[in-house]
Amino acid sequence: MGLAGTGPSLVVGAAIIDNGRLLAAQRADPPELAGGWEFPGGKVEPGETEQDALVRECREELGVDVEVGTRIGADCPLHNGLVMRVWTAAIVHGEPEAREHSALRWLTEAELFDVPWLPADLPVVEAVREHLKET
Ligand SMILES: Nc1nc2c([nH]c(=O)n2[C@H]2C[C@H](O)[C@@H](COP(=O)(O)OP(=O)(O)OP(=O)(O)O)O2)c(=O)[nH]1
Repeated sequence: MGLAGTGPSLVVGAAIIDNGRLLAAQRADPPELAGGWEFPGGKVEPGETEQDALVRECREELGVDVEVGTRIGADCPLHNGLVMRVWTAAIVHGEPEAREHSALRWLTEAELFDVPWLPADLPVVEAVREHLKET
């Protein structure tokens, strides 16, 4: 939770897009979220910008360097007082590997809803679909 007056804590997610496909990652934990698919990312730490947090999380979770693009979709209120904000991102170095997730998948526009996304993510995945159609 954020400190009083600073608003809800922010979770940032990376919509990593490459060659018309979106990278989806399957959560390994906690048990109530395990198996659900998400955008790689995590909580913004004190002193970090959202972009810093995305670059750090993509290194930690996937072992890749990303360049952060633009905001995509609306902020998503999460169950636990957190708010999630997703940004587009492009890999500038490395091949993603599942260091903290159970699995990774590159989804084409037609495959975007083939995985069980965490429920809060669905409106953002829809926004990614619109974005992929335009590219
Ligand atoms: N990273 C990420 N988290 C999501 C998504 N959708 C969604 O509901 N969440 C929730 C799951 C968690 O409750 C929270 C993010 O927590 P996290 O565990 O990824 O964050 P973190 O890496 O900073 O973890 P920690 O240090 O607190 O353990 O947001 C999503 O697409 N990506």
